Amino acid sequence: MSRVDSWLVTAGLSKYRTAFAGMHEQFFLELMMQDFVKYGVVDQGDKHRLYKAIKQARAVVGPCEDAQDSSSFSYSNYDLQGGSGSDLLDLDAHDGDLIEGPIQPFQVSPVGEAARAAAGQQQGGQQLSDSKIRVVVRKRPINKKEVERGDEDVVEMDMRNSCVLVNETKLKVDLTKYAERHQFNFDEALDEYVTNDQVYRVTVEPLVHTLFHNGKATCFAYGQTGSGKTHTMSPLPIRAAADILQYLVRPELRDVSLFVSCFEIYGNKCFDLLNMRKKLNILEDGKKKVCVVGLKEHTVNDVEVVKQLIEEANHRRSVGSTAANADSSRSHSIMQFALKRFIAGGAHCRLVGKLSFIDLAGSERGADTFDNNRQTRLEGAEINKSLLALKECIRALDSDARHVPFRGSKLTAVLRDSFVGETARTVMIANISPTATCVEHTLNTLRYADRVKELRKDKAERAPGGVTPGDEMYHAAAQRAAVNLPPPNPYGGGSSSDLSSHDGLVLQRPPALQPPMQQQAQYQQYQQQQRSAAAAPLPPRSRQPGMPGGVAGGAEAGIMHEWSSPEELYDEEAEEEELEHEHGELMESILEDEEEIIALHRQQIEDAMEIVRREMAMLQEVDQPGSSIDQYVDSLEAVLAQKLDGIRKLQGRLDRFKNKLRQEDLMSRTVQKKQSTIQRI
Ligand SMILES: Nc1ncnc2c1ncn2[C@@H]1O[C@H](COP(=O)(O)OP(=O)(O)OP(=O)(O)O)[C@@H](O)[C@H]1O
Repeated sequence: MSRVDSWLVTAGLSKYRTAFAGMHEQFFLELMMQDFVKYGVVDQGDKHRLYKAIKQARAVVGPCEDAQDSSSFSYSNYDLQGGSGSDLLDLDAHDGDLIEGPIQPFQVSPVGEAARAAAGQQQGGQQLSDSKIRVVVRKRPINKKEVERGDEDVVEMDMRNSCVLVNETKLKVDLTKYAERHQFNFDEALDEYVTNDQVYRVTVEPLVHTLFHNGKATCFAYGQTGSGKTHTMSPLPIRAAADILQYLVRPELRDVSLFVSCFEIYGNKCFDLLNMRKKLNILEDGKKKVCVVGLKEHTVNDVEVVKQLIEEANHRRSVGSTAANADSSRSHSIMQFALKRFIAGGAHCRLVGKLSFIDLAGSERGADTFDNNRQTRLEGAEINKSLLALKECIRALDSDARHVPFRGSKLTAVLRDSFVGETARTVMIANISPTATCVEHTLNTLRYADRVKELRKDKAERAPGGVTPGDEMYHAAAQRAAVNLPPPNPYGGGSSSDLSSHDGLVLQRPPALQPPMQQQAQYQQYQQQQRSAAAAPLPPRSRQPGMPGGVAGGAEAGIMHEWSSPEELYDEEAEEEELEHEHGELMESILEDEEEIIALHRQQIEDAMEIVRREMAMLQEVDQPGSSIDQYVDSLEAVLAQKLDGIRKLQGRLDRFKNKLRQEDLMSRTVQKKQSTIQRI
């Protein structure tokens, strides 16, 4: 009996001995899960048994003799589990920190410190308690086009107090304009003059330290399309790699190497951005850990290589976008740094630290759920689902909740490994655009970021830059002040078009910051206005400028509105809300069914292949002299019945799915109609 035979027998997989007959044991040991089907192993239980058998056999046999470079690490490295997940790469199995000293808590940034120093406020590198999450907001500069079309900069970043102020233009009942001011507090508010280097220092630099403490860290950029996510994220891995490689020069770390991988999640599919967009499978192993199967990892010894890999990944992302008739903002891109220590004389390696950089899909895409095109609607629903799941997971983690809903989406499922554990740290960068046109998306981004930090352990403890939790201005929901005039430029420099242009972007830091804004006075003014407004008749439902029936469009075009009663409006809105809710649930079940039906189809093909193999054997048998024709007839009948059964099952599932799609089509059109009726009211 060959060794392959005996491994199969021990694993209770004797029935596959013929399929693997004659296979060289080294080849057997290098098999990947996706190869199993080629050998007729289609049953999920058998797949797991085989996977385990190969793993155990590897432990006994050791590595391949020619394992030298990263590509030939195959089985000790990534083939079966990719960068995420299996127990071969189990961080929790690691025996200790790579460097000495306690894990560094997040620090108040040098950027914020400088601003506070300029304002004569207290300094001192205070720590942000033991929170595992840090929320940083970055505003991108207004660009030349926006300035040319007269779009206003409505976002003020108060770096000293780590707060963001958004001036939303609204209309009063008498159609005069006023600016509603929204204020949000975060760990850092970075204005348009902050460089990528400074962003690195307040976000990823502390995470690099975490990495060397058996840690897992994640940095992700959230925001609307064009708000600067890629601009912010692209340089971060380069800087991080430079720092990591400097650590790795230490003699005690000479058996540790840095591996880089990058993949994209588009809808519910996954593609390797550093391996010709090879489609990757996301599977659960026997321990219910999610694995990105077949993800290629690259060993990195030089920062230049990281630069090239980032370029390649960005290029692959955009190439894929064209092919799929989508754009980069419809996918999530995930770059992972894995620190691995070589053990057993360099024969195997074990994951000892992981740092993930995530450039999320444009947040506004999640709202494309009532689009005319079904594909866009489904993508929108998937993006919406993943962004909500991400927020829920982060909040659950930081509040040490027992249940973290990782299974809520593909994105969170593959990130599970990076988020769990005492040493996990996360930085969220919320990117925002400066202009009035984008104000709605900007507010959505800030609200999302606010929710992420809301349940954080240290929320009640922190008092950034003199704003204390007791202050009326502390919580965003309570922080609205209204003024009649357009807001003053916080830098006192007149309108934004006064600023000079550089490379299409208006970038020139004003000489000095103005004194703190008169928030309290504005808030009192706002309260006064609210009191007067309460006595006034009900205002029309506010619309985006330019929308049909919109206040701005309607008023400017001189259109008279026919006012509906508040009850009528309320009924319409309640009905619309109900429908949207139902539609959301239906979308959810369509997304689940889609995966199920594809899996069923795949299974059906695998079964069909198995049947063909059996039929071939039957034909061979029946051709033998003295074969039993009765046995042949019985077998053929059984085979045909199995084929029919498989087809019927798939057809039935397909019919139910088509019904749901039709229902969804109808429902999204009804919601669209309802929305336009409400707009007309
Ligand atoms: N802080 C900044 N300084 C200078 N330019 C910036 C900054 N942020 C963004 N930009 C520029 O704004 C444009 C849009 O940025 P970017 O492509 O990073 O947006 P995005 O959020 O990644 O968009 P998408 O989701 O569509 O991929 C780019 O030309 C980028 O160079």
